[in-house]
Amino acid sequence: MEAPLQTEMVELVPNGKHSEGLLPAPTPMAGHQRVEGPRRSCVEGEGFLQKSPSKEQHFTDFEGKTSFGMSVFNLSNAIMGSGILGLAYAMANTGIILFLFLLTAVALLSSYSIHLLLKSSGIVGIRAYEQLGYRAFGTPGKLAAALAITLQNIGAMSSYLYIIKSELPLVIQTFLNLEEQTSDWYMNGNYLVILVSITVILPLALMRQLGYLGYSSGFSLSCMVFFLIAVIYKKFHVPCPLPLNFANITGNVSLIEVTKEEAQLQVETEATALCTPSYFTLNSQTAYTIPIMAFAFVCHPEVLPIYTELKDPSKKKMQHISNLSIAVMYVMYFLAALFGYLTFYDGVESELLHTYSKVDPFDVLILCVRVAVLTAVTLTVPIVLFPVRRAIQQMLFKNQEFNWLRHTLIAIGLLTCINLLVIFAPNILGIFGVIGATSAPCLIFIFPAIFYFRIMPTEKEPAKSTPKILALCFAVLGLLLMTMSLSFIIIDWVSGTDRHGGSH
Ligand SMILES: NC(=O)C[C@H](N)C(=O)O
Repeated sequence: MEAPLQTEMVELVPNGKHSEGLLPAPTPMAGHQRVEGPRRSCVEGEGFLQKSPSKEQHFTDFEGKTSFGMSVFNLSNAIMGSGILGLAYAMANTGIILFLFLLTAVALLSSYSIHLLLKSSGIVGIRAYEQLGYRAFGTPGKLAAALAITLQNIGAMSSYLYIIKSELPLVIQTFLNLEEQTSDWYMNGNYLVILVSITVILPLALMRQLGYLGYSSGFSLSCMVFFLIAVIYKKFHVPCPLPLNFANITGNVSLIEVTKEEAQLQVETEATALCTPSYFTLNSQTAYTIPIMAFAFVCHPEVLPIYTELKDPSKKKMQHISNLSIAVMYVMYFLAALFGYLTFYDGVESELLHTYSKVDPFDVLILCVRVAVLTAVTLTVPIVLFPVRRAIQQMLFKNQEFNWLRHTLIAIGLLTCINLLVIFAPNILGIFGVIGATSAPCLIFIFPAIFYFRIMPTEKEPAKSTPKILALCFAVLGLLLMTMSLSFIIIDWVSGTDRHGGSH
């Protein structure tokens, strides 16, 4: 078994399970640096673990500089992504009450899982998800965590770039007031994705620290707030049923031989039925709700990198940041889902923005909303890319000093792969439904729980102590959810009723 990263171990508390050979006596470090970020040696863990008597001892050559507010922006931006566009659809398949219940549960569980991650990292003095995996299960643990982070975040980034590919040409078409799409290059989604990747995403992705992205994250969030306001506004301005649906109803009724009054009554009853909210629904699509919500709340790969860069870090402060971000996103998610649902009811599609196109594809407000969502997801890509680069560095170049060339090449390599995926294999994005159903439960439920169980020393918390039993139940819950989502997706595929598509 390889030696753990000495650089990140300062106070090693054996967990009493597998420490032999894995946890050599801590030695003060020289030479080895963390793979990511500026030069930092053992001091990071020191400051992190102990209440240091002086600030100098807290962090010497690397001191987190990101403020509380900027960290909230970054974490909220990591949470918020394409997931929000699928929530109205989820509500249409659960009803308002069941949706609220599930959303609350996923938000609370998400926060609890961050608590487990922070507690585990506090024990070992490591603020890297992969290194927690390593400490808990050696190399397989580290690889499993790095793989889940890579798959989850590449899936998320592909879904963001896919939104750019499909929505940006429409935005340009509307701006140019063109009735139909032309064959010009600026109407071609593929070229536009490459252009946005090079001009906006790459420069931001090259930032050495996440903290620098605080401003772009703040801007991205304000775009999403605008999206939310527009969704609420539209609820009161889009007729229900939509003229198209209304024509269908009247068409159906006129086929049947009835008197004029009866026909009128029937049309009205059907229209009312189409436009009445449901509070509790169960159907074949309900099974997708948890994976959609789990995907929407994933931010776990970003939590520890954000913690690393936090000014005057403490577990409590980071938990506050996480709780605040989750709470704000919870409210935004609920409102977006509720008003999106109350606008189209059962007619809402798995991607909310598409549904608005049915009303009027050239509506100015919807055009602005598109631009806002495009901006928001574009600015989220660099945040989500950060942990993937870190995972790759941890897997392939561990113990090596920061190197600009490597840093840049990994970012370019990742962006190129995602661009190629989105351009040449958009259908493959359906595969990310499966990945989302596997990696999201792993990152939120299973890994934090089992890592915690292994890392927390038995002298501190025996295996039968309440926190450990809770953690185990949490892992079992994650396993159940994973099995459930996977089996429903497979059943859907086999029976050919996959309405969900996309990657959220
Ligand atoms: N960061 C992620 O993995 C996904 C994000 N929570 C989203 O909703 O798009």
